[in-house]
Amino acid sequence: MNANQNAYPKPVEKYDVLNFLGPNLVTAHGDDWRRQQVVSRGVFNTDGWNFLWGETVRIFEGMMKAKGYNEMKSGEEVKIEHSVSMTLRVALLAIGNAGFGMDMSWNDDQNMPIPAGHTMTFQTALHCVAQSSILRLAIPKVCQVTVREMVTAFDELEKYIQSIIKEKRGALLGENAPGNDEANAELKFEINERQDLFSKLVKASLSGEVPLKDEELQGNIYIYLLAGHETTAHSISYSLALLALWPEKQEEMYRQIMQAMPADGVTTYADYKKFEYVLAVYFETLRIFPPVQQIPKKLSQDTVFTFDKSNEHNTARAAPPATVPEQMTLTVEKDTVVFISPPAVHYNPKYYPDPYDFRPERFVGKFDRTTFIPFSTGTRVCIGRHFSEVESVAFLAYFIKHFSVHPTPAYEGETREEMKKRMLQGTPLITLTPHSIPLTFRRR
Ligand code: HEM
Repeated sequence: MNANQNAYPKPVEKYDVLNFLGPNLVTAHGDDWRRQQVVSRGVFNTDGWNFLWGETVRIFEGMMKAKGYNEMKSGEEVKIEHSVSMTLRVALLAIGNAGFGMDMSWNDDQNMPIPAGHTMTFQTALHCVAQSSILRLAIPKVCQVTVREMVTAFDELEKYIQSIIKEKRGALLGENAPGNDEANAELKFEINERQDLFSKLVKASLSGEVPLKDEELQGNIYIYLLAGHETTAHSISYSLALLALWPEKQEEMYRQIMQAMPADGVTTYADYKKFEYVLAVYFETLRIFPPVQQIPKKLSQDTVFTFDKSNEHNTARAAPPATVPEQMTLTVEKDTVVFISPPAVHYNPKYYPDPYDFRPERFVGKFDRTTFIPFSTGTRVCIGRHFSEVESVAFLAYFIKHFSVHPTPAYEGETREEMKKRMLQGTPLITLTPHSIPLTFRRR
């Protein structure tokens, strides 16, 4: 599949439901997709990574000033019931600030003033929409907001997005602040300098060559929230769970973080590559828990699949039948929808020996990228891949620098094997969702 992308197009009709705030990169195909892709590629760039890194560190620092964390002395502990409650907040703030260009911090709460013309703050709307998008996609009982709140949140977010587009575009075109050229120039400068995805999307769409329609701007900024928020939050949570269950890997990670971290603890995206082991931990997490478990593709022609006998000894399965032929073939008709299965590749011992073991070292130095596919592969590969990597590496590096992470036993005497079984459970909803990861953080 890596070699021949045209033979396996994306069945975009399966994603129609994601169009409700406007057409976007996930749902588009053909020339529409190419146009949106050109704009999007310009948006995900190094200036943005710098900004995202800084924002993620700022979010972590905000958390450290928050109740529960602010006065912790070395050796003191804080327990959380489910690490996702923390990591979802991190991911929401990261996409809110580095994605939407807001200025939200850990301590912002529901008491913030609601702007005129709205019935919810931007943060509440973003939070409800992020939480309830799955419900909106017709999978029941997974959000904690009422249906009325959810509908309001979607309307509100749409209103906010529309007014932000108007404001950013107005500033770029010099339409704001009529009669006040100085203020106008300042606003224009500020928007031009902003490195959040939304500002860059508006700017790129105004550049003329490949304009985006308003509804596409709206659809794309929403899709960043939906595609990038939960996937990353769940993955950071699984990373913390794995580090808690494999303390020797956590110690190695801590050692390497301290080596990479400048003495004053101040880092920028320029330091990203120094945190190679942190990225390796994140990649190994994505190998074990790929958030998207099945990636649909369509066959553009009748296709013969060949299965190699060397796949027979998957340790997850019962012993293979004694008479497996050297090669088996299967002919599948044109237009059939088939699925790329990241878990099937990631758990194949041919590519990853002892696939159930957590070994970040697999991703230190050179590794085979064709068998590492949490972000898919080919032309429709995830455009937000590096966004997720930068956010996760920055957060995990700072978190593990300040805390050691431990499993919270469910009962006295619970063994490591029992904890593994309990903590690493997940359900593949739209993305793989951890059941419950209770953790204890000890201040270093
Ligand atoms: C752990 C984090 C993430 C994982 C595992 C992930 C995984 C994926 C996968 C499997 C696809 C489908 C590709 C295909 O159809 O072949 C995809 C597409 C996409 N992702 Fe991600 N993603 C992540 C984070 C993000 C982030 C942070 C953003 C945006 C800020 C994002 C935006 C997108 C978009 C726009 C597409 C559609 C690309 C296209 O069809 O051209 N993703 N992602």
